[in-house]
Amino acid sequence: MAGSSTKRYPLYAKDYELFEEVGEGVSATVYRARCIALNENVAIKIMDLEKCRNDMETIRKEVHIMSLIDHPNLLKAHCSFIDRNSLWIVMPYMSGGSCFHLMKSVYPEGLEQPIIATLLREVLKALVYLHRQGHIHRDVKAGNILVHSKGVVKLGDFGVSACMFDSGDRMRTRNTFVGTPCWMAPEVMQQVDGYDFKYLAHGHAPFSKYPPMKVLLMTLQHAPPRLDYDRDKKFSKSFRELIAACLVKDPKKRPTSAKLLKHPFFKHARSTDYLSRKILHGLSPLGERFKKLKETEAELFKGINGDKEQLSQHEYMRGISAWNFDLEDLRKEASLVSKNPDDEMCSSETRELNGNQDMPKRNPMVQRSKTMSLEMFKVSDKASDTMSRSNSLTTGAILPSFHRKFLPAIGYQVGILSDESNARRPSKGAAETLALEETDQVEPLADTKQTLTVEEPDQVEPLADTKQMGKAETELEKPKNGCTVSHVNRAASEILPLLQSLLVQNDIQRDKVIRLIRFFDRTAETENPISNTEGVQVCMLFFPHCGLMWVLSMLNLRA
Ligand SMILES: Nc1ncnc2c1ncn2[C@@H]1O[C@H](COP(=O)(O)OP(=O)(O)OP(=O)(O)O)[C@@H](O)[C@H]1O
Repeated sequence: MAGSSTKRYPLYAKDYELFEEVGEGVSATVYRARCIALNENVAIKIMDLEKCRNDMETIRKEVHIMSLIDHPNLLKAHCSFIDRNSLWIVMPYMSGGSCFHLMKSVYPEGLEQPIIATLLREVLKALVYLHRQGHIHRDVKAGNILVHSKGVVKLGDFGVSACMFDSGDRMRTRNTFVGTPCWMAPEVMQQVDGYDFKYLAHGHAPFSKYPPMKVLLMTLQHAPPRLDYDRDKKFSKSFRELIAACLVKDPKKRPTSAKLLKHPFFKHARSTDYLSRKILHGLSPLGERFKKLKETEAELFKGINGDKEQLSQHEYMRGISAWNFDLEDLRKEASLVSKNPDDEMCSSETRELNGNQDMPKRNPMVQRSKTMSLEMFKVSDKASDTMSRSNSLTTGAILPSFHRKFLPAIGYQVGILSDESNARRPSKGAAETLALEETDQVEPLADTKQTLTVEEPDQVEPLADTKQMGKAETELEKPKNGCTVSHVNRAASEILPLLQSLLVQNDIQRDKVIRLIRFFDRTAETENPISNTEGVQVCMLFFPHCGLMWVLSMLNLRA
């Protein structure tokens, strides 16, 4: 990548002196550093490419965007290069740190209105520019809003941004479920499942106390939050109005970034000097603040050790973007029931699932089904209605198959686990309907439940009495290649929710799930491929949603 200005930044690690750590994300660590040749303070984001969860294309895109953008409120990379297994991205050093860190370490009670207005005006300017260039950021949050000691505000982290005008393969990116769940707009979450603003947290992201999947599922059922608590009285009418406008659920009714900039609330905004005087003056160096924060966090979370749910919550509370799920992968996962798995691969993959030595002894996937609150997976009829309606509004024909297949699979599992009588009475539910609909398309899949149970006898919650289920399903069964619809449905109703919970616990199990998904994926053709028009439609939804992200960040700021 070429240098970002007339200055030429060297492209070798030896030309930089690395100092203390000043930030940490999911995929990278950020250091204060000095460019020796230019005698200039810089920040260097170092990504270990071997450990990095993002694929090369995502990383390449981040670097590419960081090199192309040219706006005072966007964090442009000076240069980037590979050093052994790591990617180094050299960028301006934002000595104030991120707003997230500022709030966590110095302003736990939140920031004053003129400061919020000033910060957000700067972020909006960046978004307006990005949108005009055809980009959508998709992860606007306090952790990605960086402040320089002089009060300059820059939006950073383009790891999950997308281009609004991509086509072909890259179009998929726009349908990728990326970002940080707490800051996501409903329509972004709806691509996968539900979303709900029950209440807004103050001083942390909405729902940050919940496990990520809960955040996703606590969706759609409630009216958008407002600033109408007693404690919010200190905020002006214009601020409340702005919040209300940004939190409208229908993205089409939400103002664009450009329109928001004209909102009367921004009369409260001041100069960036003001920011520097009011919030940065007298602060200890960023590295010190960061170190302290890390120590506090370590203290807070020292008991959680291997618990995946708590770990992911930990990531969550640290405000990092822990999830990068691919909608397309999930859709394919959901459509496995209806496709034609290859017998051989099927059994080998099932063997892998059950017998692979890599499989952790205490399989969290299995444990999870036992310990997870059922409420987490409950999606009320009303909610799923709303979801379907919203989906047809927002994503057109992209999602029906997902909802038809995936949500019912979850519902089926809930029924089985939550109600003993239900477990023995196969409901006239979605799984059956599905079986009826897709009888002639289904190919065999091994009885994974049985083998899972064998592997984890003391941990596995029996998912259902399959004999009973089988009885009622007999009429639906149409043997084909030695297997039946009910086999597949049973396997699917067990595997899909488990896969989903695995995904939620991310990281460690993620690779395994992806392997499974790929296997099923390989055996299935894609249904309803995303058309250009739909892609653009989805993409356009992200445009106003940046406004929402922005307001959520703002709520976090003031909390
Ligand atoms: N140029 C910079 N100057 C000072 N601090 C920075 C700079 N860039 C990033 N940071 C700090 O490092 C943190 C992590 O950086 P970044 O968000 O780019 O990493 P990431 O792995 O993409 O994280 P995530 O995916 O969680 O957003 C930021 O939240 C911020 O606090």
